[in-house]
Amino acid sequence: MPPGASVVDAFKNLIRHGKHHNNNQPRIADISKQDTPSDQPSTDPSAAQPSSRGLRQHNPDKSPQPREAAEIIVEEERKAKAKMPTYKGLETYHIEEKMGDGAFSNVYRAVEISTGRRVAVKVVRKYELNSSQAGDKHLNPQFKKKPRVTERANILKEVQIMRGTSHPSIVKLYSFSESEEHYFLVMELMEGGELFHQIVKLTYFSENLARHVILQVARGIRYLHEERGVVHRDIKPENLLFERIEIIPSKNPIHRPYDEDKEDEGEFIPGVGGGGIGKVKIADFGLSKVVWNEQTMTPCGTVGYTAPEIVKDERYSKSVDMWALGCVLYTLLCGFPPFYDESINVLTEKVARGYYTFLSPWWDDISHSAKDLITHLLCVDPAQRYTIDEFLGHPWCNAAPAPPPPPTPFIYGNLKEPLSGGKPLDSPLLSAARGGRTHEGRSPGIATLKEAFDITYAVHRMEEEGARRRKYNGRGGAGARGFLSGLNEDEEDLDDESDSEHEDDYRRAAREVAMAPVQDHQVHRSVLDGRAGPRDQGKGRIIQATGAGTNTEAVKPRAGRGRRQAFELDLDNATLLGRRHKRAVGSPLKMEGLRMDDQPPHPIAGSTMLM
Ligand SMILES: Nc1ncnc2c1ncn2[C@@H]1O[C@H](COP(=O)(O)OP(=O)(O)OP(=O)(O)O)[C@@H](O)[C@H]1O
Repeated sequence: MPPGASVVDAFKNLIRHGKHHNNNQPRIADISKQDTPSDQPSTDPSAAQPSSRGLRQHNPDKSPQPREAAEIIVEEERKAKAKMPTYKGLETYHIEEKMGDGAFSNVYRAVEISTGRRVAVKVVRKYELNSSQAGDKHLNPQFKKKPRVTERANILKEVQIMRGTSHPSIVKLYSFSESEEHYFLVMELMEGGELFHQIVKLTYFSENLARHVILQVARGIRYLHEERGVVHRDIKPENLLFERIEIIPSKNPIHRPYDEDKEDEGEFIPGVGGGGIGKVKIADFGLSKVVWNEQTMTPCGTVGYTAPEIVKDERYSKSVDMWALGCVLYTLLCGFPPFYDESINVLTEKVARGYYTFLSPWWDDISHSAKDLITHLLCVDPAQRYTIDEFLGHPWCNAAPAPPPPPTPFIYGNLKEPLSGGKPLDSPLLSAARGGRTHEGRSPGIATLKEAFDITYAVHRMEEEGARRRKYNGRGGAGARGFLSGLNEDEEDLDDESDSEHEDDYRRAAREVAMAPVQDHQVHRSVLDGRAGPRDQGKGRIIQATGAGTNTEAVKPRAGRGRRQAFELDLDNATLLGRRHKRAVGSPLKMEGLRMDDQPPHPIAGSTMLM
């Protein structure tokens, strides 16, 4: 979490603490608003207690005055900026602010000193302390840092892919360089940051705004799939960045009675945007794969030969992005993800079976056309799933921006199916899913939701790619190694594993994510996103090798517990799915390397590749 963000979140938390959600939808926005920043534990005793909405009305004595709050923010930002690091090899840039971080990297907003150009710089650590040695560090003067070989391959692949792209919907890479300790990726700056945070801010997007966003993403995907032979494999709101535009207050703000919290997203201006969102671009190619060679126009790993199963494999690889596009569109339109569960096993099952629903009342006012499009994306069978061209040809994508329909009058008591106990949707489960404080005072937090996305996508990739391997093996076709394995470094680790072992390893890895001590948090992301091989995981090496990763958003273990539970939310074994089956008012749906030839052969300290 960027320092600025933690301050803002802390402020939001301060002014919103004690807010009780009488709307009860499991929204990402609610989750964030209730989230206590991990580095700034709440000291407010009322924070764990449900209370009435709006601190200003209900607890005016404790409400920070606007000037006070502004001063706090300014002071915190000043402190955060003063702490900006300097990196050997990056002297030509002035680092201003941390914008984000990943497993082994930090992303900063910076200014190129010679030109004044504002950029984003991703600084990736080359070495990690080997945690098995870390304990001996002071005793053993021979202590060595461990080079992260797999990560080097991944970074170089990411760089190669970004270098080869030029599209308005793809974040540009300006230059790549490295020092002894770090890799530096200097990129186009997307001032708005992650789309994720804008969903948090606006609760959900109008259809016009959702279309504006998703079409830009889709055009970027089309370019990657059809012109570059690249599958992104990690399309999610965190990896979609935007350029900020001014919000022009709406003449007729949308108001849905069950969404009192929805901030006015402002007028939508066709061709420009709305909700503060202008251009949207795809970032983070760390998990991307090349599925065909753009020069020879052949699938990678083959020369002038394209067997039917290879063509199919290419299509199926791409279909992973289409499924993710469906998840993003679903989330934009309603503010919560299609697949979520407190238990990682249940979440895995839901993703694998494609269990999701258009939950009422939040989907009631959304057009049938949008739902139809989503059902063609979130279908389990990749052969049935829309391709990017089918997506772009769908009527919803081509509808002219229209004024929003008037909201459906909504009274809780008038729900077609009464919700249990006279407390509609106000269950520990849904409260937890939306991030409201439960009776136990817990909140899953924004990190949990992000992790839910990560796990959902990882499970989906695992399911589909594993299934393809099995199919080819069975047919004596391209085999488990397929054409992908030769080009994408991270798959090579898996090659001599049987398919079932492979899947078991992933399932084990997924379970590990849920059960690991917090310091291993990043390890599991790397296991799940395929940056580390299941083989490593099986030998228990990954945890040792990468346990030093830090993430300020990592879910903290609760006091007195050595290991955390799945998302820290095992509430009476209740699941959203279970409740949806019983209660959903709407229509529940049961849906069913790049070659590194031109990479520098050895690390070249201080070298720069200009794009
Ligand atoms: N070009 C950019 N402009 C603005 N912010 C950026 C940019 N690139 C990255 N960020 C911020 O930094 C975060 C991490 O970047 P990125 O996803 O590329 O890193 P990563 O190490 O690969 O992360 P992960 O481990 O999550 O995949 C992004 O989610 C975003 O908040």
